[in-house]
Formats: sequence, C-alpha cells, structure tokens
Amino acid sequence: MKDMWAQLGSAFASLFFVWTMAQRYFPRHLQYLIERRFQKIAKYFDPYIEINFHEFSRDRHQRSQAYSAIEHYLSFKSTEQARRLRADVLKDGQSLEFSMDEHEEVRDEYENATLYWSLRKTYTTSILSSNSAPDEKRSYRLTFRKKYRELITGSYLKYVLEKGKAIGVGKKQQKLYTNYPYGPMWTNAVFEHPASFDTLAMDPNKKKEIMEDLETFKNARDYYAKIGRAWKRGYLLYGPPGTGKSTLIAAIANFLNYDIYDVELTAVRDNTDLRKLLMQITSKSIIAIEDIDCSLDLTGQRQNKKIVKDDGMNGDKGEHKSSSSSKVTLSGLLNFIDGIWSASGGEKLIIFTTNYVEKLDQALIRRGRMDKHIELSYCDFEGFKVLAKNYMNIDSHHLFDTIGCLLEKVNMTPADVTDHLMPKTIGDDVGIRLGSLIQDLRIKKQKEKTKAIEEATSQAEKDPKERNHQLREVQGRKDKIK
Ligand SMILES: Nc1ncnc2c1ncn2[C@@H]1O[C@H](COP(=O)(O)OP(=O)(O)OP(=O)(O)O)[C@@H](O)[C@H]1O
Ligand SMILES: [Mg+2]
Repeated sequence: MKDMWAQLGSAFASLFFVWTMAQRYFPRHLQYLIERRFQKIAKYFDPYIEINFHEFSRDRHQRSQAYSAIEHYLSFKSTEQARRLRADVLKDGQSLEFSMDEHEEVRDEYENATLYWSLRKTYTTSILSSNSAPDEKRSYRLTFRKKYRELITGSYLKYVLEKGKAIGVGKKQQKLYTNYPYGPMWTNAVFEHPASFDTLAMDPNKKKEIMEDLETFKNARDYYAKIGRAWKRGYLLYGPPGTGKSTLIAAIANFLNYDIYDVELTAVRDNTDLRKLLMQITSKSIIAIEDIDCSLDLTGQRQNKKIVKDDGMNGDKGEHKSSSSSKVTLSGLLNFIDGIWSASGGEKLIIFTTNYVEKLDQALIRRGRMDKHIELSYCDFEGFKVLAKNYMNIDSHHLFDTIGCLLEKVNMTPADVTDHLMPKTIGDDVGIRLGSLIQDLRIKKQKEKTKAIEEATSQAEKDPKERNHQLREVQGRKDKIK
C-alpha cells in the first residue's frame, strides 16, 4: 500500500491530533505559532494530496452530481477490491449495484499513476431534535502523489466524471421526492409506479401528441441553448377527479426516466423557502404541483388545501383541512417559473394539475409558463377498450356494444370504470365485471335523466310565461337521453 512517506505523514497527523487535544493549556499566541510549525513540517513530509468529494453541498440541500458519478465509476472496482460492500437495487428491481462501504479503499491506475479512493463517513446530530438519529455525511476521498497533481486535476477527474455519468445513465433508479413540512428539505423514496402511456385510457391521438412533445423536449438541449431559453417546459393537466391526471404524471416520469419532485405548497413557509426547495431540484426532473387551485389562493391570500390521501400517486381524495401557514404567493411561484432559478440544472418539466381550470389565474397558465394544456376527461369507448385490455386482457366481448352506447350518454370517470373491471372476488369472471359496469352506467343514466327532468320542471315553474317553451325542452331532453 502506501509507502514509508505515508506512514511518516500519518505519524504527524497523530501528533497533530494529540496537539489539538492539548492546546487548550497553552496561551493563544503560542498555540498559533506551534500550529503553523506543525503544518509546515507535515506538509514537507507528506508527499500526498487529498481531494474530498462530499455527497451533499455545505447546506445539505443539493446532492452532488460528481459524488454520484464517482459512485458509479467505482462500482466495478469496489466489487473487485473492497471487502466490505454496500448493495443497492437497480432500476430493473433485480440486479444490484455494489459500492464500497465505510473506511474501505480501492486502487485505480491512470497513465502510470496509482491513486486511492476511500469512502468516509462523519456523523452529526440534528439541532432540531435531540432525539433524532445522527445525520450521516459521506464523502469520497481521492489520494495521490503530489507529482501527479496536474494529471489528476486535469484529465483524470474529467475522465472519471464522464465515465461515471455514462455508467449511471442506464442504472438510474427513479426517485419520488416530497418536501418536509418544516424547512426547505426534501425526503425521497424509490419511485416504482407502473403507469405507462400504454395503460393510460386516453384519446390515442392526444397520447401520441404528448409523447412526441416529450420526446422533442428531451432531445432539445442545443435548441434551447441556441434560442437562449431555460430548458424547461410547463404542462397543465386539468379535468374532473379520477380522470388520470396523477397517473399521467407517473406515465410521463416513466417515459422520460425522470425523478418526480412532488411539491406540497401548503407545507412551504414562504417564497424564500420555495426558492430554496426548487433550487435543489436537479436536471431530468418533473416538478409536480397538484391541485394548484387548492394550494394557492390565486388572489394572493392564503388558503387551506385539501390533502390528497392516496397510495403513492393515486387514490381517492379526502377533503381534510390542513392547518397550513404557508405564505407562498402566486407571484413567488411565477417568479420561479420565469426566473433564473428555474434555469439551474436544466431539463425540467413543471406540471400543474387542477380540477377547476376556470378558477386559475390567467397569469399562471398563459403560454410560455404552461406551454401545453391537456384536458383529461370522462371515459369514452376508446378509453374503455384500453382499460378492458389492461384489467381483463380482452380486446372484444359481446357486451362491448352496450357499454359503448352507454358511455356515449353517461359521464363516468376512468377511475370509476376501473373499479368495476377489478375482480372483487376470486370467481369474478369477465361477464360479471362487465355486467356490473353496465348496471352502474344504467343507474347513472337514470339518475341523469331524472335530474334533467327535475331541473327543467323547476325552471318552468319559476317562470310561467316560459312554461310551454320549457316543457318542449323537457320533452327534447327526454328524447335525447332515450
Ligand atoms: N385515464 C386513465 N387511464 C388509466 N387509469 C386511470 C385513468 N384515470 C384514472 N385511472 C385510474 O383511476 C385511479 C385514479 O386516477 P388519478 O389519481 O390519476 O386521477 P386524478 O385525475 O389525478 O384525480 P384527482 O383530480 O382526484 O387527483 C388511478 O389509480 C388509475 O388507475
Ligand atoms: Mg390526482
């Protein structure tokens, strides 16, 4: 391993440690003088240079891309050389990536130079809570001889980062980030949503258009640079609850292989915290702000948000009130979308969702901010066929015609349709599930019919002059529903 010089160096390091423990017994000016001497002697004897690559920035907000690249680069060497390894599951959920564990060291060769990489960990306890587990800080340390300084800082590190990034591209495990309620911090989990464009019930032309738009965006780095615009794109998804807005976000993330940053605006204290949070978002990410009309009072005042209770990205929505004290304003959000903040990192998709597009401030959704407006609507026959294929693996059935006719007249969300297509008991066959859907569609149709008649009748009663006209309307609606 390292030679005699290194041992001398570490002897000095130990002496220095003893000194730091003993220095409190010396007067200040003496401490300073002795320290300077120590440093000079240590520098003279130590022929090595060390470079540290920390996992996070000093404020712990941003994960270093260099650290990730080094991790990938060292993966193979660690598997070969290290005795204590750490294993992480890769994107496919089956293979593993190994990296060296704490205090392990691996050797690398580059143009006759020998270098050593080691992993270091330090622990600090959070000042927020005395009970919290110590915070772990990891860093890679590169050690090499002084004479290789130019070689290493010049071409070697460039080579490591490029190679590490290339190795990491195919291995990237997607993450779902959510912001903590206190302070501008993200917490993350592995993102494993199965949604894809294939399983999405949506007009095939619309689907194709979205996929092409995403593909163009993904490959447009040079174009955005040329026209001088930040490499970002805004999507607005709107439509009634249960029409697939959250599912579409998951499908887009899977299509692009991007991470998702799910911003809970009501948990963000103010515009400054919002900016800090958004600044931490790395490239190849989707920034999702769901139910934007509920998260932000678009007149600039604060408002409580309904909390989405769901399993991951989807599910039923409860109307709980949160005791939010967020001071995030519309202008704060717009400043971010437009501003230079959003340019850091590049390649970001910002997606807003809402059930009530008409409630949104025009400033928020104008083109340039929200480049693409996508309506998700009730299930039509084409959408139903996609769901039938997904949930029951069938392309046709003698009940399809009846369902097609009913879906033309009745508004039912894809979420409600899928509820019928899922087997409720082990013996539920296709016929039973389709029958249950038809029954529900008929009940809905009947309800809509009764409601339409009631509305028209009460309207006619309010205005006797219009009575005859209204009665004709009622008859017309009855015929239409039939
Ligand atoms: N277009 C769709 N294609 C396939 N599945 C869908 C679609 N729409 C809804 N679903 C199913 O319904 C469930 C709820 O959908 P989702 O959460 O995406 O709706 P949403 O539009 O986000 O609703 P909300 O406005 O309440 O947030 C999902 O689990 C999904 O399986
Ligand atoms: Mg949703």
